[in-house]
Amino acid sequence: MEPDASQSTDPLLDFSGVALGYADFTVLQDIDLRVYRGQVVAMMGGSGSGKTTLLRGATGQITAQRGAITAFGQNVATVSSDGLRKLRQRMGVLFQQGALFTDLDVFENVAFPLREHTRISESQIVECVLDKLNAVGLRAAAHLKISEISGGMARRVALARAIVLEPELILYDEPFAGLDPISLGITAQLIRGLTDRLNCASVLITHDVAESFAIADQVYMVGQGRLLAAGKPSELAESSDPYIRQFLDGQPDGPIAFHYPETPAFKQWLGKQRGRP
Ligand SMILES: Nc1ncnc2c1ncn2[C@@H]1O[C@H](COP(=O)(O)OP(=O)(O)OP(=O)(O)O)[C@@H](O)[C@H]1O
Repeated sequence: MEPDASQSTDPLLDFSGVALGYADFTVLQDIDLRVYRGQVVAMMGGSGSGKTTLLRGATGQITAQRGAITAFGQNVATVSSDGLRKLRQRMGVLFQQGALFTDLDVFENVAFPLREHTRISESQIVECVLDKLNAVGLRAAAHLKISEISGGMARRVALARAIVLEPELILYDEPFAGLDPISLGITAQLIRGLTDRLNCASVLITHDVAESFAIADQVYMVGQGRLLAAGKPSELAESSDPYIRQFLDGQPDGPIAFHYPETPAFKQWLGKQRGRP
């Protein structure tokens, strides 16, 4: 899709001047980002940089400490609980451990959200589930038990389940983690293909530079408590910023600290452990 055409409409997800964190701890501040229909957007950053925290902000699991997060034009912090439930129905979230129900077969796992949230007929359920299983290449695995499928297949079943209600926005938490190089490429192309086919938007939280740069329209990079870079993959690839270079080139030495920073809470804990007040 042409990036300019996608941006002529309102964003599906919008963070404006957002700070996010837990209690009085701020993980990220001054976050401005926008996700449009038809786009694949990659949120990248080192371990502990706040990527999952961003995702929790988008789903309204945590509220912004400052600024505003809107999904489908509605502020997730002020919408009613019923409104938030409806917003979440328009989002598909694929968690890293896309926990499947082990007592149900592949078909029933994917059918589950349809049975929970719609009143469509049994024959429509069959067609809809087979269509989504087909999209992830597992139509002929519909009858298998969860114990009979591989880890990579289980992820694809979880993906089929996440898209069965045809969400407008799909949020993926580390979709490439632990995959072999072939599955990695297949998963990346699957995400791109589903985004185009469903004309939805996909947001990926990922460390994987090569795969996400290959399919993303827009990349946001977080670190040091803020947004470090935003742009097309080709723009970021040309950056000479030392943080971005260290991340993209996978260098062990550079501005990204390996050690989690010492906080007052840690020092207090350590003092207690060592028998000091
Ligand atoms: N529920 C929580 N309560 C308090 N602090 C939290 C909570 N969840 C995460 N954090 C802190 O927020 C910071 C960002 O964590 P987050 O999980 O968003 O990072 P991430 O970029 O997704 O990391 P990774 O790539 O390692 O999964 C970390 O310092 C973490 O300790």
